[in-house]
Amino acid sequence: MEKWGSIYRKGKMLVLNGEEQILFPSENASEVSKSTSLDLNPDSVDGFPPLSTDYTDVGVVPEHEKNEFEYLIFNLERDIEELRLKQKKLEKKRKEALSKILDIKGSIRVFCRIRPNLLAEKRKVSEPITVGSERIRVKFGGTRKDFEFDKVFLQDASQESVFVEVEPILRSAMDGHNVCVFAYGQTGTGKTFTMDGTNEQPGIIPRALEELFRQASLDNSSSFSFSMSMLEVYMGNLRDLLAPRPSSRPHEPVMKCNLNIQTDPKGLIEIEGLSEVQISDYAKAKWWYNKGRRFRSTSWTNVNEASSRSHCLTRISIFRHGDALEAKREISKLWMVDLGGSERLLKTGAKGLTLDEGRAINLSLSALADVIAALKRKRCHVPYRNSKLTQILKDSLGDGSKVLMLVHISPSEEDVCETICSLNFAKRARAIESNKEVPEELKKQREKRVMELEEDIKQAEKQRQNFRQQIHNIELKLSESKKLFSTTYNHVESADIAASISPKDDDAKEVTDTPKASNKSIKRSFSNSVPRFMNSTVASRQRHSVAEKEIGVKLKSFRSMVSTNSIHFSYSQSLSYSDIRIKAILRSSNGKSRHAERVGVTNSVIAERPKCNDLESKVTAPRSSKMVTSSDPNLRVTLGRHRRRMSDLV
Ligand SMILES: Nc1ncnc2c1ncn2[C@@H]1O[C@H](COP(=O)(O)OP(=O)(O)OP(=O)(O)O)[C@@H](O)[C@H]1O
Repeated sequence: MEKWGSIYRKGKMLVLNGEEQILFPSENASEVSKSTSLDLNPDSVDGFPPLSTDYTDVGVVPEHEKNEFEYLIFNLERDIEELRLKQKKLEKKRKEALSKILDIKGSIRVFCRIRPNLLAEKRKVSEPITVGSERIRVKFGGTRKDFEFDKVFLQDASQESVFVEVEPILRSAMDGHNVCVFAYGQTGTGKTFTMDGTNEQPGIIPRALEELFRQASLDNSSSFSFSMSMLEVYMGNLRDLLAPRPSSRPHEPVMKCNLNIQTDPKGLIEIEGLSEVQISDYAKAKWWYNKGRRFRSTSWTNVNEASSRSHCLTRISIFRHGDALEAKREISKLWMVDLGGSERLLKTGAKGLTLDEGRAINLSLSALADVIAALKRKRCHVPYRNSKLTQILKDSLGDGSKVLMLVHISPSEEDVCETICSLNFAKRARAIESNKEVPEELKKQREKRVMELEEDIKQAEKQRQNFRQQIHNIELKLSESKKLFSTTYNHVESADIAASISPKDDDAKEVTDTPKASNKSIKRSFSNSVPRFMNSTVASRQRHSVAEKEIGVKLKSFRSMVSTNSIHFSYSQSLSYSDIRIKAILRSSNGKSRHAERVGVTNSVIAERPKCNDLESKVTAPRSSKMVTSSDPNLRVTLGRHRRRMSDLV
């Protein structure tokens, strides 16, 4: 079977033009899907049916005019579409699995992080806290109190290990859920360290920004864009941390406190006048984030040298653009909040303004605790309006949202009262009494289910990756085919015309003198009424047979090159078309020249030509009569000249 201009299936490979191969989309899919409880097998009925193109049956694509190419291009485009649909199904399954995990784990999750001992604390031996992986026991005044968490990070926990636990909730934000990540705790327990971190040990926010862009780059079923806003809630007012500053005082904070919190008819919250910057990549995001951070309100207290005196909120708006079929724009919000430190005002030594700041922080923290508790108990009334903080977060704390609270505590004996306060806050948010434990059996079942779902997610992602690669391969093939299509038609036809009218190359002209004008004029020009001097002479016939011999030799070597696969017959290595005469004789070979048939030419030159087999007729590029009237102005000019010449002769 000749392969040029053909497409057929060989095992799981798609063979194009004899040598090009595309991985068939079901490749590896069954291996991937076997172990998963999600039905991911692309050949299954419930999962994904095989591609609709049955290349086995196609065999050699019917050869008529451009259809070979058009058929191929059509099939490639359709296959890309099908793979995209399959990707979407997988994406949906992945989302569902993640959502189930978050449901099992709870839409409000609470972690606890214990700060390492500071230098001054290292001398003191007595520590009131004993820790398990999900449990903390605090000894206080002869009593013991136990608290349970979704996860406890010990003093030596790295920033990375904390972020690993935060990552799934970011994924959830990319999937369209509104998400809040809070750092809560007593002043000086490491909230800012966890959220911001340092240059050497970046915290959740810089890592999250990086991760969002990473995940967006991996997802080719939809495209993402992000914007960022930063504000702080200071003494009950909102301050825009990214507000443009006058060039004369670029480092001074701008007090833009007149920001209004608006609720639209759909219940979505918008903050009027808040700066929102587009962030196109991680570097830009980091730049804006550092800029906003600089303008936070901090001051010295007895407890912390640079104590945050406000709640600092970083909002990333995530815009998800579907493909052309599903062009809607989904928006979700990711809030990352470094809460002001809860504090015993006496202990911090706060006076005047600092005292007021501390009071304001405590009030709004208490309002936040009330809201979370009401949500947890599914109360009809949720007291969002009690503070600016909860008003802003209203649409990101309710139904469908995910909340992650990282409660920070100090390991020190001196802070034990604050530690218990913070842990009580966490308990309230988590709404699980430590003494009313979940039965061990149920716990195990949940863990097992979570593990299964995590495996499903992993498999779905693996398979999506596989599809992504296949789409990429087919897209390359498609673009090659399109180029080949356009190169072939433009090149062949223009070369054809050029060859046929070239006054210098008599031999070539004689062979390829297939008129491009209308049938009428052609018939006239080749009728018996042509002047005698147009008939071939003995000399011209001799010249012609020499030329044919030459072309025959070239054709033979061309055939052998094709059959030995030494030619990569792609648009970039189109050897055959580089020789106009070879192309021409192939085209008009076997006495089946379509032009000849079409125009009814009884040209003796054509009749004398050596016969070519099917291969040659396939190698012949598909043509279109349209090409004669090329849109290329140069061609039109030469064609016009050619017509004039012919008419002159008649
Ligand atoms: N896990 C940690 N590892 C190393 N150092 C830490 C850690 N947590 C906190 N610190 C250090 O403890 C000090 C206080 O931390 P940080 O400023 O983050 O506390 P905070 O809770 O944000 O305080 P405030 O509420 O007053 O702003 C900082 O010097 C910080 O570097």
